[in-house]
Amino acid sequence: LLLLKSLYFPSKSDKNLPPSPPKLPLIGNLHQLGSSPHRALHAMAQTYGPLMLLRLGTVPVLVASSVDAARDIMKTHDIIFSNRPKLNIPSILCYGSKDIAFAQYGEYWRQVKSIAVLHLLTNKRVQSYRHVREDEMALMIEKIRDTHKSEVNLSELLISLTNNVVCRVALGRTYEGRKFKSLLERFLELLGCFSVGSYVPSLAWVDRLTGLERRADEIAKEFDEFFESVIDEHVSKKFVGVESQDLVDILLEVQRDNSTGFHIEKDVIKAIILDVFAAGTDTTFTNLEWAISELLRHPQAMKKLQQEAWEIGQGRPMITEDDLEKMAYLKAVLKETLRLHTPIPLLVPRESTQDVKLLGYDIPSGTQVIINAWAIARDPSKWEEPNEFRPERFLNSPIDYKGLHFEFIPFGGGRRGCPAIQFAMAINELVLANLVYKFHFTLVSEEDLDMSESIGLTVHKKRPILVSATSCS
Ligand code: HEM
Repeated sequence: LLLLKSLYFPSKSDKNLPPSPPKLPLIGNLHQLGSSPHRALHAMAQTYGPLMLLRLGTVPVLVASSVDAARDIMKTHDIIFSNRPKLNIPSILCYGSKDIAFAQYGEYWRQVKSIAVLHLLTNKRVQSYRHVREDEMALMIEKIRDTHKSEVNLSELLISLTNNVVCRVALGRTYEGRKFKSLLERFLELLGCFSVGSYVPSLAWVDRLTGLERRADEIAKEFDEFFESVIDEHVSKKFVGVESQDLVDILLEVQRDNSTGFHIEKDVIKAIILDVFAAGTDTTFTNLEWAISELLRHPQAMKKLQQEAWEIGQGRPMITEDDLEKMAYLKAVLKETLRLHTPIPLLVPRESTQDVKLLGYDIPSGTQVIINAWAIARDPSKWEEPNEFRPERFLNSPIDYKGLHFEFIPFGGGRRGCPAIQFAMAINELVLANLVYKFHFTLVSEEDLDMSESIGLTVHKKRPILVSATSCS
């Protein structure tokens, strides 16, 4: 009866709420999300429109799927939508949400975000790690050469490169052992896991029963012990010159100087560094993996990019970061990839802190908000042939990913937008430019490249890219 009632007699409200698909008792619309929520929500938006009000378990969730809705949330009413919902697993994993990405909006978040923006991720700082990126790129080229045309697992090499760059920048050296790799993998997998307790508090015991909470506790403990030893090592180091400081050195310096007027406890340092790994490794590698996959499927685009690289490289051993500014097609390829394969398709959820009107609808305070950036980037009213891979659309176009063009928001926007766009794209541009400059890749299997997507917060390729590589003479 409850089922029939909720299907056919939805409760009336005097508020003008956005349209809602029928829901089931207890779980609401959870069952409709499937294994690919960005695609399922996109399909639902075709029926219910650019603003839908879902109920995931007991939580009201607003789903925005149009440019106007995204602009209203991230620009017009940015402050109202700058909170993050409290989610059980990120809270266990990230020191009770003391990191930047999951912290509640307020003074604490303002302080930690400004530490990241003013000390860790400035243009100057990103530039200072140029040698790390170039070193790791040279190493990757060597590894591919060493395979002597036999099968190369490009996905694995790209993961290893991004992890190494982030490790060296954040911690001062690489941790290539299986233990660290597995810890990071388990951490990222868990971060994208669905926790029943976050959406149906009365069923929180399910997360304990399935072992989800226990796994989160274990990983949090393992990371904590790891960071504890990394920080101890850094504290006992002799003087470090500004030019060779890693992110932990900088955070310890900010802590010592107390120049921000905000006391940074050790857990805060650990939580910020954890964010750099959580937000910075998977996302960055994902963009590269999809870019190469699309180029393998579009030989004309590959040829054009290689021509550009060869003209700029002029036979020198490597494309350097000074060359990248001139590589317009390279930038267009990466943008087009971010559009078609938005690494975090639903961005990071937000929460409203006041009643507000959005596109004429009433949105109550405390509503969780999902922005379907993936759907917006394929909106046929904004993009010509939206499902086609056509990097040319970004040549001579002002559209950029910095959060001002709401049809293209792979890094989000507004106050909660990603603070590390430059950090990520510095890696991706250098890596893609050099891969196509140095090698011809061909698929190992005759079949078309499998483009299926993985499940999780960051959506990467389900299967790795296997190619054979020959050096371009
Ligand atoms: C291609 C690579 C990347 C993509 C696509 C990406 C995407 C995003 C997105 C969608 C958000 C949420 C934005 C919003 O809510 O509006 C975000 C937030 C964040 N990203 Fe990135 N990111 C990338 C790389 C990085 C890297 C390399 C780092 C660190 C070094 C990083 C650190 C963060 C942090 C700390 C936040 C939280 C900001 C806040 O809540 O105030 N990201 N990122």
